[in-house]
Amino acid sequence: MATQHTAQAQRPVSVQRPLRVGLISISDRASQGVYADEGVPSLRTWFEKALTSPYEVQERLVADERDVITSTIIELVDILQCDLVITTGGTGPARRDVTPEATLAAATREMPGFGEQMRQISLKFVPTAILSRQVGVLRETDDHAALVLNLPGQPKAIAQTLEGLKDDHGNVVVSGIFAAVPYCIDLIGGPYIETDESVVKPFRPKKAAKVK
Ligand SMILES: Nc1ncnc2c1ncn2[C@@H]1O[C@H](COP(=O)(O)OP(=O)(O)OP(=O)(O)O)[C@@H](O)[C@H]1O
Ligand SMILES: Nc1nc2c(c(=O)[nH]1)N[C@H]1C(S)=C(S)[C@@H](COP(=O)(O)O)O[C@H]1N2
Repeated sequence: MATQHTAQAQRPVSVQRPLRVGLISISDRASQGVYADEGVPSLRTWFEKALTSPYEVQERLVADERDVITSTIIELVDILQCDLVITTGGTGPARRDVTPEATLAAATREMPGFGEQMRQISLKFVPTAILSRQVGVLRETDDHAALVLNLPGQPKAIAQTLEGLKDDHGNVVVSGIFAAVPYCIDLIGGPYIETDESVVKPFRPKKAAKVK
């Protein structure tokens, strides 16, 4: 039988289930109860605002301990089968900031564009943006893959880096990294993500977008 070469046929085949998201707040003081964690709540609020397709969330709060961070990422990806894991905190130059190293220890491949773009976005907000060593990676097992992204610890950096910056007329000044996340998840075999485009508009090549 002849293969049908339609635009639809070229779209990566998405699994039909909710996206599984892992949120990890990495903070010595929040994990010890010195202050209330704002990392996971800020991430959760952002996802509630941005995603219109179904998703499930796993949340963790851990100290800045390299082995604990690595094993938490591995648990979320290998056991709980998260498609996307986002960390917040521990990306700076202080001795106890070890999130990038811990993330690389769980990685199978690096996605350098995410760290580069986040620092570009953050430079629009703070001159200290370049102090963040944040990375983006893939963790791939035999039958599953996840995108893992580090965000800075300042709770307001979460919306800034995911969403980017718009001017007073709503025009995009700098694209948030989340614009590239849905297509990345398509390509690694996860579910098709849809968003509220007034928050962040995903970019997919035409052949990869679902016809609405
Ligand atoms: N989970 C959090 N909840 C609330 N505020 C946070 C959190 N993580 C970081 N912050 C704030 O952002 C700042 C920079 O974050 P960073 O990850 O460098 O934390 P830190 O100074 O190493 O301290 P800690 O690990 O104890 O949070 C912190 O000093 C704190 O004001
Ligand atoms: N968008 C954004 N990026 C930011 C910041 C911020 O406030 N907003 N803080 C910077 C600072 S001061 C530091 S030290 C680094 C690392 O922060 P972290 O250790 O909290 O991850 O992120 C940088 N990136």
